[in-house]
Order: sequence, then structure tokens, then C-alpha cells
Amino acid sequence: MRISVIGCGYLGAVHAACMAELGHDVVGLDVDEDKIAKLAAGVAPFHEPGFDAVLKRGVESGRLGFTTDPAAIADAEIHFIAVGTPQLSGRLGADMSYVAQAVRTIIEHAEPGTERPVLVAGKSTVPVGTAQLISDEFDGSGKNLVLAWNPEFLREGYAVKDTLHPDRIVYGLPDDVAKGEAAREVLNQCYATMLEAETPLVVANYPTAELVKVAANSFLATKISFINAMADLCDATGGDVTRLAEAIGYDDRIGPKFLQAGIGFGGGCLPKDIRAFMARAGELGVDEALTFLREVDTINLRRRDHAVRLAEEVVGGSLSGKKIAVLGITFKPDTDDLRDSPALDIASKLWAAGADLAIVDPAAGDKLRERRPDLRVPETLEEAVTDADAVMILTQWRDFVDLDPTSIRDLVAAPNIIDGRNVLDPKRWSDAGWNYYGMGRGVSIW
Ligand SMILES: NC(=O)C1=CN([C@@H]2O[C@H](COP(=O)(O)OP(=O)(O)OC[C@H]3O[C@@H](n4cnc5c(N)ncnc54)[C@H](O)[C@@H]3O)[C@@H](O)[C@H]2O)C=CC1
Ligand SMILES: O=C(O)[C@H]1O[C@H](OP(=O)(O)OP(=O)(O)OC[C@H]2O[C@@H](n3ccc(=O)[nH]c3=O)[C@H](O)[C@@H]2O)[C@H](O)[C@@H](O)[C@@H]1O
Repeated sequence: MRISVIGCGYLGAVHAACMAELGHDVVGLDVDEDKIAKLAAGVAPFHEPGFDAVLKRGVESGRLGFTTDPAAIADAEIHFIAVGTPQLSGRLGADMSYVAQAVRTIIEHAEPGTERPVLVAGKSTVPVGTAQLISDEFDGSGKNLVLAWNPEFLREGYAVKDTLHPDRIVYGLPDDVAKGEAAREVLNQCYATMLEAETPLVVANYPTAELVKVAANSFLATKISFINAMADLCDATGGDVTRLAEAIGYDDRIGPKFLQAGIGFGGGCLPKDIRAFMARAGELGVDEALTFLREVDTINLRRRDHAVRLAEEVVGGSLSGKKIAVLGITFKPDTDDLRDSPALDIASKLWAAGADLAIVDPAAGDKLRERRPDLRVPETLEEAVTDADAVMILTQWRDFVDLDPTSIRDLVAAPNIIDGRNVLDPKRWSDAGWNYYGMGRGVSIW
């Protein structure tokens, strides 16, 4: 099929390349010229495991192209909307201006459907009610465009795998049966490989599909804040939240995933999605239904202050002039994404409190140097930890999780390790002469 993907960021670029991998002819459109130049040359503009190979294969096959020219989307049978919906500055709601612009681009440049309607599939995460508004706009455009809402659930770090082998596919279809069936048929053709592999398919109306997406992210955020609240209780009592999570996770109804306590969630989605969801609930007059999300957000942000306070205590009260080595600055491992990164937020707070910071990250070093020239980003971990009063692991990159505590013991000024992600073995680090500080991990002989 001929496909266009509008917006080639972390979601859209991967979606475009994976659609080409499935055999479709794909053009990716973006307004960012640098990004498009790289993508068109088969070079990934961001760090995402496995993406380089799929991108290169697609571009070399001739089935995958990237452009800033909106006219290039004209003959696509499906247009995917994958532009950003970031948090509005100073407000909880989502900035919908990029989606509005993408819709205008489609109306202006898409060839009208003749034999069957041309499908537009929304993938961006949007406030519930958006799909109906866009659908109404298409109806007034005279272009025979039909909208489906097809939310995306990929995780950064696993984006290629999640796109090609999703846990489920969701179609949000219009209430008009003929249009809905037409949309379903086109989507079935697009996702034939996945449907043949018996990927669960949930078909629903627009609001359900839109809500599924924000409900899923809200649930994940709630799970993380829940375990972080338990970490506070563990800190207050000497309990170990990692054991607690393991024990409750054996219950199938709870499950072991997303129970890793630490410095909390960040990224370009979970934080802004729960806030936009609360804002939308307010507009709908049902804000009380989501007041718990306010607490989820508050608990999450408190983790960052908690980490700063812990660092303060560890170095003896004042951070001023204290040398802190920060290992990991991205919002999670296996990405270079710094959007709402808890690690970067904590580092900024430490810096503001006068700490002498040295930050290393396997993927985001250059990006950080560019964005924050005020922060020191040495080339090597050894340089960063030399003479440190405390070492903090803020993103659990494999290199840091596997770090041999003896290998850096003699480089630091004081052997203090703060494990912001609860990924180290406290005994191993203590045995190597370190003072280990986790997040809700009391000292236990068991
Ligand atoms: N990053 C992720 O893992 C996932 C993101 N999402 C959702 O997908 C959407 C996109 O997210 P990301 O890819 O992370 O954002 P991003 O910021 O990485 O990418 C958005 C892209 O859209 C481009 N853009 C903006 N206006 C445009 C226009 N008028 N025409 C063409 N391109 C335009 C930007 O230049 C940028 O490259 C958001 O709504 C997000 O919530 C959903 C699931 C996963
Ligand atoms: O809508 C989106 O964009 C995506 O948001 C999340 O994916 P992602 O942001 O890539 O990252 P996650 O793996 O969900 O992690 C989010 C944050 O939670 C933190 N986290 C995760 C799990 C955990 O147990 N504890 C914890 O603190 C991570 O460190 C990270 O900062 C969802 O997992 C995806 O399903 C969704 O598609």
C-alpha cells in the first residue's frame, strides 16, 4: 500500500520504517529539515535500538522515502498522523497546534478518494473528542477522507519490536457504518502481517480508542507512583521495596512489571499524558474522576526532590562545591530522549544547589553538551567519578548496572553510591567498600 506518515519523530520515523519493512511504499513528511535529511540518507536522527537497520533497509529498498515537501503525500492510500502533542507551556493541557497543522496539510495535499475513501489514521496521543472534530473537518473538505483513530503503544528502547509485534491493535472507527467498514478494510490491509500473526484487535468507536491510549498510560503511571509510595513506607520502616515488589508481583492480578521504585517516571509521554487527561476531564466536567492522577503526578515529582535530599544527606548537609558524578541522564535507558527526564531534572537541581557535577550518558552526551553547555559532560565514566563525593545512578543503562564496584572504588573521594533506580546489588557494593543508598531499600540481612 502507499502510505504517508506525517511527523517523523520517535514515533513517526519508526512507524514509517516499520511499514516499509512490512512491504508498503512509505513517505515520511516532517517540517524539520535536518531530521529529514538524515532519515532520507538512511541515518537515524535519534538513538533507538534496531531502528538504524530497519531504516537503512527501507531506504535502500526504495520503498521508504522522507521529505519536507507536503505535495509528496498526495497519492497515499493511508495518511498516518504522528506529530507531537506536547504539554502546553504553563498549563496541563496538550498543545494541539501540530495536529491541526497536519490535518490542514492532509486536506490540502491528499488526492481525494475516488473508488474508496482515502484513510487518515491518527496515531498521536490526543484529548478524547479530537477524532470527532477532525472527522467533521474531513467531511467538510469534499475530499472523501475517512478518519480512524489508531493509537500507538510503543515504548522507546523497544520501538521497532513494539511496532512490528504489538501487544494489541486498536481501531477507533466512525459511527457511520459504511465509512467505518471502509476504514477497517484499509487498516486490515495495512496491518495484514500482524493480524495473520493473531495480534489481538480491539475495534471500538472514536472516544473509546482515544481513551484506551490515555487510560493505558495513566495505569502505568499509577503503578509506578504506587510502588514509589511504598518505597517511602519502606524508607520510614526499614523495609526493602524491591522485595516488596517481587512479592506482590507474584500475584497474577498485580504482575511484576512496572513496579520498579526509584526516581520516578519521565519522558515525552507519561507525565504530559496524565496531565492532559486531567485537563480534558476538567473540560468535560468530570475532573473528580481523575483527581487520583494529581496524586500520581505529585508522588512522582516528589521522587526527584527525594533524590536531591538524599544526595545532600550523603555528602554531609550541603551540596555546595561537592563533586557528584551522575551516571545516566536520559529518562530511561536505550534512548537519547531527554524530554522530562527525572535524571536531568535531578541533575539541574543538584547544580542549582551548587554541586560540582560531572555527567555521563552512553547516548545523550553530545545532545546534553549542546543543550546544557553549563553542565560538565566528560567523555568517560572514569573521568566523571574521579574525586567524586557521591556517585548517582539515575538511568539504568546496562553499562552502569554491570559496573564493577571495585573498578572505580579507588578513583572516588568518598565511596558513596546512590542507586536512583534500585538496580545494583547492595551487598556487592557494600562488600567492595561502598556506602550504598537505594530508594526505599532498608538494610536487611535477608
Ligand atoms: N515517543 C513515543 O514513544 C510515543 C509517542 N506517542 C505519541 O505520538 C506523538 C508523537 O510523539 P513523538 O514522536 O515522541 O514526538 P516527536 O516530537 O519526537 O516528533 C514529532 C514530529 O512531528 C514533527 N511535526 C510537527 N508539526 C508537523 C507538521 N505540521 N508536519 C509534519 N511534521 C510535523 C516534528 O518536527 C517532529 O519531528 C505524540 O502525540 C506522542 O504522545 C505515542 C506512543 C509512543
Ligand atoms: O505513550 C507513549 O509514548 C508511551 O509511553 C510509555 O513508554 P515510554 O515513555 O517509552 O517509557 P516507559 O518504559 O513506559 O517508561 C516511562 C518512565 O517510567 C519509568 N519507570 C518505568 C517502569 C518502572 O517500573 N518504574 C519506572 O520508574 C521509566 O524509567 C521512564 O522514566 C508507555 O510504556 C508506552 O506504552 C507508550 O506508548
